[in-house]
Amino acid sequence: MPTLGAIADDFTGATDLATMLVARGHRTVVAVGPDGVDAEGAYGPDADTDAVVVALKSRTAPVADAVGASLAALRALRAAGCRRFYFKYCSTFDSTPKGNIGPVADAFLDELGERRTVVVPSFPATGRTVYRGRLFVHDELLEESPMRDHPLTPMRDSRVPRLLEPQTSRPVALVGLDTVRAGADALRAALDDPALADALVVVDAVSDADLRVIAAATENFALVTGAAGLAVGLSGPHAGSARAAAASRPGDPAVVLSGSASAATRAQVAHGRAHLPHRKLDLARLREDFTGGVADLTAFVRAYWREDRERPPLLYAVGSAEDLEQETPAGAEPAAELVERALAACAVELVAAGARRLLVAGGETSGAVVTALGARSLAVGAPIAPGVAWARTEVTAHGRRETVDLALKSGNFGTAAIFTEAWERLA
Ligand SMILES: Nc1ncnc2c1ncn2[C@@H]1O[C@H](COP(=O)(O)OP(=O)(O)O)[C@@H](O)[C@H]1O
Ligand SMILES: O=C(O)[C@@H](O)C(=O)COP(=O)(O)O
Repeated sequence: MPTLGAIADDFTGATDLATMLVARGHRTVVAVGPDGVDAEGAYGPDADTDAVVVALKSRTAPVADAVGASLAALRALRAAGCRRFYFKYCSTFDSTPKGNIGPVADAFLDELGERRTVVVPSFPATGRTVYRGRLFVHDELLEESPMRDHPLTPMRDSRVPRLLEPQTSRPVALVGLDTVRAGADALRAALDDPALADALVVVDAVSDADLRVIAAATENFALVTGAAGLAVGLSGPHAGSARAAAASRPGDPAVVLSGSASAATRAQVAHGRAHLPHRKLDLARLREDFTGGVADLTAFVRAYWREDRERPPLLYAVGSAEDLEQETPAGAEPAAELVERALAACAVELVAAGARRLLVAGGETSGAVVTALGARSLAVGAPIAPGVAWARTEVTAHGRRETVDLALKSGNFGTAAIFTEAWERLA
């Protein structure tokens, strides 16, 4: 029976946290939405699941929708037996001044009858650290990083308490690195200060050792919040044996679907273009004849599979920053929706045609693909990179159930060679 329940505000964020939990010895399932929790009635006392992470698409949803979906997920996790909870948001604290991180944290505390929790976006393995409340992305302050120009959640301030204050009715406090470095007892005492009794407490952390101290000091908290980094301090009962087995075999048809526009993914697409058969999505063609445009793309992939199973074809939306459509032509479907719909349709057609290994790049894109494939849950397996892992997944394509291996890659994660190297981890 699972005891740890997590709620993630996007799909790649859910597999990011699940990857970390598996590495720490939790057999982990990602549930697609609240309805995916225990969808098969499989979490009985003998079930081989230690942790469940619910994947939501709530990061940029209206506040009331995000709170509603998050509470539904929390209730489903409680009903499935979970007793401790982890609210996972982005390591770059992606949110607008209206939310949704503060409102969801507040709602969870109220629902659980708890008074305070910690706020820990730090994830040193991917270069995210928090010092004196300022969030860094590698060597840059958040506000000077590429996140400054994110289309949906432009991050123009690096001070986590100041980002959080407009999102919550609770006091926001900061506990600095000196206290964390003084150890778990000192941090526990600081968190027990009556002045912080009802607060959302941002805690500095610049290393995994700091995160382990925070995890130890909060082991009795019913709720913690943060990016995936904090899970480095949460040990599960199955160290070394928590990974789900792969569903596919080497040589099974494979494909990369990239809808992400982020800088890291553009470097991965450039590497993929040098080493893999590739096709860029033609937005004009898709707008003119969506079905025909998708058929062109899938025919390209299938023709390639007939010749060569070594190198998975790459279908991608953005090769360079100039590819991003700035203005939607009058009366046309916006590019973002069109790309998500097209890659999701390609995924369905390609699974029906035999694809058993799919690597998807981009959070929104991953949400669209997983939803179109009708997946209810993902059993997390071999890691690929910090925050990215393979997951065995039952999907439906044209009415037929198939089991595939799926990797959902956050736009910002992974090395330049991830599209060519990820497959070795599945073997
Ligand atoms: N050429 C394009 N013009 C405009 N938007 C695009 C284009 N290509 C992709 N997109 C959209 O950009 C968004 C990228 O977001 P996402 O998939 O979450 O990736 P990331 O993880 O990098 O943020 C998606 O909604 C995708 O459909
Ligand atoms: O915490 C993180 O950085 C990631 O897990 C994450 O949430 C990334 O979001 P996308 O870049 O939108 O995939």
